[in-house]
Amino acid sequence: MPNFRFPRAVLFDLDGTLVDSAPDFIAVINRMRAERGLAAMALADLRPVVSKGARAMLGAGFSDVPVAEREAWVQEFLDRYEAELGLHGKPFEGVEAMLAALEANGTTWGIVTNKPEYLARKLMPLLGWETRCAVLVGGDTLPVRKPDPLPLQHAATAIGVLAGHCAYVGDDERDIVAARAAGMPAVVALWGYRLHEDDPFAWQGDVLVHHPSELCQAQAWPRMANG
Ligand SMILES: O=C(O)COP(=O)(O)O
Ligand SMILES: [Mg+2]
Repeated sequence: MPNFRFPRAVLFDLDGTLVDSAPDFIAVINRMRAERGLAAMALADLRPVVSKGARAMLGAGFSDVPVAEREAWVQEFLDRYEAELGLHGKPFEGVEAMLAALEANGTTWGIVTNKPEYLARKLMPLLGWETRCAVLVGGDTLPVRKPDPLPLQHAATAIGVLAGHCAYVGDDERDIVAARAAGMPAVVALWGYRLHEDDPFAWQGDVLVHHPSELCQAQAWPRMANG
């Protein structure tokens, strides 16, 4: 009878894994579209690229605008998102119960996102997570971001856990690439955002989960290195 245990620590991606932030982002894109005389875009058309960051979202929202011109809109997009932060987007259904299960089992948890750190930090008190999240690494905390493994390794070091004792949960291929390169067991969050052509079964994650509630069970987590 295998002895299932919760990991000692878990790091999470933010957008598309813990938080359904697409409703905040569609509000921003559609305000920018309206100001430029364009009709509203459907949430379903933005959702697949939300985990790919601001530039990808601007690309989806303004595909006819040259990349160089869109680049000048990145800060405006982030400023407007900051104003919209958490107004529409919420944790995915089941996330709060999953975090509570981790905490009840003594698992430390934190966040490694590619979102700028100041925006991710601002979201924490809005979600009531500011004292519960043990470490937060953003896309600009270090000189490199996911899929580079360094942000994940940096977060594990900050909470005093070896990479092999820490799982990483993410919804995008670069999350799984980063976890594998960091030596962390990788969990694919299938409830998140991805392109229609993406095949998460080909990402070589250790475990694929359809709903956060599955992660309330110790046996759903990858088998961890001893420790
Ligand atoms: O804002 C981004 O670049 C995506 O954020 P994520 O890494 O939390 O999915
Ligand atoms: Mg994501």
